[in-house]
Amino acid sequence: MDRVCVIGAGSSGIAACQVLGARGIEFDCYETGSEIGGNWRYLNDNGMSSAYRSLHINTSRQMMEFKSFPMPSHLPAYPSHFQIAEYFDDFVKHHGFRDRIRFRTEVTSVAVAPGGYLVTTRDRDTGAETALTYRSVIVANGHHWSPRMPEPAFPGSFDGEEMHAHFYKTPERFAGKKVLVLGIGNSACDIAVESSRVSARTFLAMRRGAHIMPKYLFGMPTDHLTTSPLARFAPGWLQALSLGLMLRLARGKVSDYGLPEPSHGILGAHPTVSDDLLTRLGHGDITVKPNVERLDGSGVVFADGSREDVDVIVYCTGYRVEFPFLDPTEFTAVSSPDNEVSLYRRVVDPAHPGLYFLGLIQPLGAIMPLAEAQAEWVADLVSGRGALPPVPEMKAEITTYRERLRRKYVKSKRHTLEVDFLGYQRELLRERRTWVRSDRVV
Ligand SMILES: NC(=O)C1=CN([C@@H]2O[C@H](COP(=O)(O)OP(=O)(O)OC[C@H]3O[C@@H](n4cnc5c(N)ncnc54)[C@H](OP(=O)(O)O)[C@@H]3O)[C@@H](O)[C@H]2O)C=CC1
Repeated sequence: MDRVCVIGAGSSGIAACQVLGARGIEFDCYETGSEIGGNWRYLNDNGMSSAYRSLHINTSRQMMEFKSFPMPSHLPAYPSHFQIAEYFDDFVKHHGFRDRIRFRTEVTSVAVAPGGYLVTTRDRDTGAETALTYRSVIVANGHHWSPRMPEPAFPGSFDGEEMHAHFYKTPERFAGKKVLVLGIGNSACDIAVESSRVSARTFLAMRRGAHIMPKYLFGMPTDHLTTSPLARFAPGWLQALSLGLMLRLARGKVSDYGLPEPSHGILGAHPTVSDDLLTRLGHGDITVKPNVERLDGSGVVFADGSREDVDVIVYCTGYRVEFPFLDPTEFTAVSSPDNEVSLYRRVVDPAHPGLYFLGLIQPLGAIMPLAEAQAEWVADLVSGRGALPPVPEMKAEITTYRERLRRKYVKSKRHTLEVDFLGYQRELLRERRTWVRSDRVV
C-alpha cells in the first residue's frame, strides 16, 4: 500500500498517525515545530499556537481523550494545556511513532501531480527542499492559528495598542491599563476575566448576546449532562429545552449579570463556556458594551453612542481557515475568505480525492475523538475497505450539510464548521458499516 503524507502533528495529525500505524499503513508526518501538540503546545515554536498561559480546555477530560489511549484518571476534569501537551507526548510514546514525525519541516506546497499530490517540504534548519509524490495526503494543520480581524475594519483611527487574541499570553501587559476586549467567544471571556484582575478597567464589547455555559452543572462537568444516555437520543429541540431549563435554574438569565440576552436558541451558536465571567461581571470588574462603532483616537465610540478612553484593544474575533501550502485557485473547496468549506463528510473535496482534511470541524465538544473517528474513516478509504460515492452524491451531501448549518446556527464566519459531537461520530460509523456490508472489503 502507498505511503501516506500527514501534514501537522497537532491533535488531529497524531490521531491520523496512530490510526494509520495501527492499520499497518506507512506514513510520513511533517511538523513545522519542534514538538507535537499544535495549538495545545504553549509557545509552540511553529508560531501557530493560540494558547495562553492560563488556558484550560473547556470540554471535560472524558470528552476530549482519544479512545485508543484514555487520559489518566489523576488529571482534573478540565486539564491545562501543559497537561494536555504531556498527554499527547505520552500518546505518541505509547503508540511508538515519534520517529516517523519529521519535526522542524514545513510543508510549503501540495500540488496535483500524476499519481497523486506532489508535497514539497522545507527543512527549517538547513533550508533544504524536498519533493515527494503521495497518493494520499492528510491535511491536519488546524484552523485556530490565523487571526481574523474585524471585517470590515472599524472606521476611524486608534492611538493605543491593538492586538489579536492569538498573540495574548499573560495579563501583566494590561496592568493599570484600560482594556477593551471584543467578542463573546471563549477567547474573549477568558481574556476579559484575566484582564479584569490587573487592569484599571476592562470593557467587554459584543455584537450579539451569548448563552454562557458553566463548566459544572449540579456538581458534574456540563458536557457529562449534554452527552448523557438520555441526551444521546433526544431530539435537538428537547436537548435545547432541557439545557436551557437547567441553565436558568442554576444561574438565572445572562441579563441578570448585565449581558445582552441572546436572540438565538441555546444550541444556535458555538458554546461560550465560562464559570468566571459571570462572577467578574457581578463584582463590577468588567463593563459590558455593545459593538464598537468607530475608533476615536484615545478611545472608542460604541454602538449605543457612549465613548470610553481605551489603552489596548484585544480583538477576540476568531480565526481564518487557511492552507498556505494549497493554491486557492486549484483548491477552491477550502479557500473561501468566509471560512466556508465544501467537503464530503467534512473531510473530502470531491474534486480532489486522496486529499483528506482532518479536524476541520467545530463540535459542541472536543475535536480529538472526532479526528480519531475521521482517521478511521480515511484509513478505510486509503486501504480500499471503503470507497467514496459518486461526485453528485458527495455534492448533494455537502449541500444538505450546509443547509442544516444555515437552519441551525446564527449566521457567522465562526459557524461554518460546526458538527454535532455524537451525531457526527454516528454518521461516520454508519458509512463505514455500509462499506463493510457492501462487500467493499479487500
Ligand atoms: N478553553 C478553551 O478550550 C478555549 C477554546 N477556544 C476555542 O477556540 C476557537 C476560537 O475561539 P475565539 O477565539 O473565541 O473565536 P470565535 O470565532 O469563537 O468567536 C469570535 C467572536 O468575535 C465576534 N466577532 C467577530 N467579528 C466581529 C466584529 N467585526 N465585530 C464584533 N464582533 C465580532 C464573534 O461574533 P459573532 O458570533 O457575531 O460572529 C464572536 O463573538 C473556538 O472553537 C473556541 O471554542 C478559545 C478559547 C479557549
